[in-house]
Amino acid sequence: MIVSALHTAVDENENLKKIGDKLIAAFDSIGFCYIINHGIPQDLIDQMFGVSKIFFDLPTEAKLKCSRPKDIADNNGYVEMGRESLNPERPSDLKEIFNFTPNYAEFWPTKEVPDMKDILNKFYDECKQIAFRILDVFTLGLKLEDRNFLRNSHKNIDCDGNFYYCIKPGQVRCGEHSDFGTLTLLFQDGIGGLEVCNKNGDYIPATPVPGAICVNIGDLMQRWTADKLKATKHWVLIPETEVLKNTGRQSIVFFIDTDDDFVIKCLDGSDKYKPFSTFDYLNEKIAIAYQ
Ligand SMILES: O=C(O)CCC(=O)C(=O)O
Ligand SMILES: [Fe+2]
Repeated sequence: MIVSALHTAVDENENLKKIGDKLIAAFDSIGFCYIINHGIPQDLIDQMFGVSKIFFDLPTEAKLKCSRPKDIADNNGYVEMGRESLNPERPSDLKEIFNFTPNYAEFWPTKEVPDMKDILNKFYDECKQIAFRILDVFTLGLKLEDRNFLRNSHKNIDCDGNFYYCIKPGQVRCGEHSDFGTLTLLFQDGIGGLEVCNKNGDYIPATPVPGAICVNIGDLMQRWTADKLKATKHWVLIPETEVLKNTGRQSIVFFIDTDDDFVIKCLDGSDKYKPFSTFDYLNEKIAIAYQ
């Protein structure tokens, strides 16, 4: 489903409500949708893909200088091929990643890619705005009384940029998983390979839509909404055609989570899931992916 996110109606509230209903309809069925008119300049998205490619094309030693620390709770920096496995039952994912959160990421390739930090920070700010707008329409779609409840639980919104550039065929690029947080914003290039599990258990391609952000629900939001919204499983396969198979794929993924100390309790007042802390949940999932 394609949803237009920017306001076009005179009555902003009425318009937000309509968008909210559409988003909730998408997220309580397949758990994924595409958002257009999101307001992030295409030029900035192109610059993100540009610096990402320059970084991943650097020699390995240069990238390793920016490595993610061993501490599981510190999710910033470069992750080399073979270090993460989103489905731990498979061999490791065929991808490299650069994770970052502004003010936390310490290692930047300042000499090799001088404008990377600046572009990532600008992009982060844009993503944060659209993420808050989505949370606002969720508030209406979920009929929550406190209009600021979702915003206030994401005070230090923590979006990790996740970059892939894979060139070796053989394994899957990213094993079957559902995302861990509340919302994910995904920007993918034209190569394709992302597939989403439907209700019958079949994986169907989420074909890239130029200029659109692919948005999906993560585990925290599924538990928070007592399973109303779905954190759908997905994976990234290597395309079958000979040319695309040997072409690297880039994507940029922003994972939006509630604040570390925020306790997730079912919004409908049920006890479908016992209250749990965001920090504990995320660390447990990350530890499994990096074991
Ligand atoms: O690269 C993609 O298309 C999806 C990546 C993904 O699912 C993830 O990093 O959680
Ligand atoms: Fe994912």
